Amino acid sequence: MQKSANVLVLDGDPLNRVVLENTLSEEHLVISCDNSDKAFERLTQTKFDLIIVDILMPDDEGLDFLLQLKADPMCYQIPVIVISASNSYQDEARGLTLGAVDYIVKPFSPNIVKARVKIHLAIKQKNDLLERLANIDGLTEVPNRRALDETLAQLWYQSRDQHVPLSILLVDIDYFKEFNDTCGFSAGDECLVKVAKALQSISQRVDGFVARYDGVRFVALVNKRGADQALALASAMHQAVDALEIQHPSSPICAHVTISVGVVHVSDDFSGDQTESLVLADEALVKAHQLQERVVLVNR
Ligand SMILES: Nc1nc2c(ncn2[C@@H]2O[C@H](COP(=O)(O)OP(=O)(O)OP(=O)(O)O)[C@@H](O)[C@H]2O)c(=O)[nH]1
Repeated sequence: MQKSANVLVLDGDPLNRVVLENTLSEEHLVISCDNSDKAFERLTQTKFDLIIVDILMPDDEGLDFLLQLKADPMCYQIPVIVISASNSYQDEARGLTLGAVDYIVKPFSPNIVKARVKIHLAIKQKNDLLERLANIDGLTEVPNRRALDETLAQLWYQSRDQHVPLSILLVDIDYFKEFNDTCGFSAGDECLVKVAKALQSISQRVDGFVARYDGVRFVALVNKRGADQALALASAMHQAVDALEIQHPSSPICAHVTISVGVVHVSDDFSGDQTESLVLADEALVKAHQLQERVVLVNR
C-alpha cells in the first residue's frame, strides 16, 4: 500500500519506538532511531514530512537534536512533534519555543498521536503548496522571479566561497511583440510555455536552474562549469527552441521562433553582488541582439 508520508522517530526507549511504529506504520513510512547521529544520517537519505522526538533523552540528546534541526536550512521546515514523559508546563513551553509544532505527554494514546500527526501533515501539505505557488510562475510553471532572486543569491555566495565558477544565462525570445501581433496573445502564451519547458529540460541535464525573469526573458544558472560548458548550454538551448519549430511569420531573421542569449561567466571577480552580473548579462543580451549573434559571452 502507498504510504502517505515519511515520519522519523527519535526516541531512546525501545518500547515507545515500537508503539509509535505500530501506531503510524499502517498509513506512513516510519523510520525510528535510538540516537541523534542515526536520525541525522537518515535525514540525509530520506525526505521526511514529520519528525517525532523525545526531548527527555539522556544528556539532552533529544533537545540538542531539536535545536540543531531548527538551525539547519535544509531541515528547519519539517514539523516536529515533541513527545515527553514530562507534563510540566515549562518543558512544554520549552519544546514549543524551540520550534516544535506540538507536545504530547507519555504515556500517550495511540489514537491521539494518530490524530495529531494527521493534523500536522495536513498543515504541512498546505504550507508546501503555498510555498510552491509563491515560487512558481503561473503561466509557464517554471520558477518565478522571486525564486530566481533567492537561488541566484544562494549560488552566488556558495560559488564565491567554494571558489567555483557561476554562469548566468539571460535568454530572450526574439521579436516576441511581432509574434503576439501576428499570431495572437494566447499563441504567445503557448509559445512561452513551450520555450520555458524546453529551457528547463535542457538546463536540468547539467543540474542548472531556470526561472522566468520577466515578460519573455528567462535566466538559467549553472555553477561548477567552465565558460565553454556555459556556451555549450546556450547552444543546446538554441537547438531545443529551434527543434520546437514554432512558426514565426513576422520574424525578420527566421521562419520559426528563436532566442538570443547573453552569458556572464563569473570565475574570478565575485566583488559586489549578484545583481551587477545580471546587469552584465543584460548588456551581453543587448549586444547579441545588435550584432545578430545567437550568444554573447562576458567573462568576469
Ligand atoms: N503572450 C504573452 N506576451 C507577453 C507576456 N509577457 C510579455 N509579453 C509581450 O512580449 C513582448 C516583449 O516585447 P519586447 O520586450 O519589446 O521584445 P521583442 O519584441 O522580443 O523584441 P526583441 O527583444 O528586440 O527581440 C511585449 O509585446 C509584451 O507584451 C505574456 O505573458 N504572454
